[in-house]
Amino acid sequence: MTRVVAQGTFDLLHPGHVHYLEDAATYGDELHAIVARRPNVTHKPAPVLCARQRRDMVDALDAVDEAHLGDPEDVFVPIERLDPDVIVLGFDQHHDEADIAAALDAREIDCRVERASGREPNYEDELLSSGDIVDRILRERGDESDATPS
Ligand SMILES: Cc1cc2nc3c(=O)[nH]c(=O)nc-3n(C[C@H](O)[C@H](O)[C@H](O)COP(=O)(O)O)c2cc1C
Ligand SMILES: Nc1ncnc2c1ncn2[C@@H]1O[C@H](COP(=O)(O)OP(=O)(O)OP(=O)(O)O)[C@@H](O)[C@H]1O
Repeated sequence: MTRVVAQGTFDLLHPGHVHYLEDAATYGDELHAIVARRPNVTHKPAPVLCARQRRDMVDALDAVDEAHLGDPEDVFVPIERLDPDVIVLGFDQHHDEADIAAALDAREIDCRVERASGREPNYEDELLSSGDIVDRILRERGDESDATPS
């Protein structure tokens, strides 16, 4: 059995997330997804949904065998527990493959690091970004909070 790990914030699921997880699943027999905790999402606005809801939605996807809440402090704790054969990074994730490989070596975890493919929109207006979905909501519904119901 080849065990694969994917990870991300997975806020407001969209087809880009599904593509990433389906692609990651092709690297082995069993896919585990780790869902980032809010304090560790520092490179973009904090997620809208709580970690447990994000985990439950990822867990419901066919490609995923099991989704896990990430560790709030040490991101290698779930990796040590899961002991994967492959970590598949998202196509645009800021993590450096060599840095992760070095951290795995230091902990004596025998695991290779790969990078998933990206995916373009299949049709005009398909949103493949949680940030874009939030922007759309704010643009199209943002005024409604000002409207006082009569
Ligand atoms: C191998 C690996 C394991 C990770 N494990 C965790 C974790 O246990 N807890 C966590 O909060 N973040 C973890 N992260 C970090 C986040 O998933 C990631 O940095 C990020 O915030 C999600 O970025 P994205 O949604 O923009 O792809 C891990 C990252 C990597 C590369
Ligand atoms: N269009 C896409 N094609 C392939 N993978 C994607 C796509 N969009 C997101 N992903 C992958 O899904 C994983 C989790 O994505 P993340 O939670 O950062 O969502 P996001 O929508 O890219 O976020 P944001 O728009 O807020 O930056 C990342 O590894 C990312 O590479």
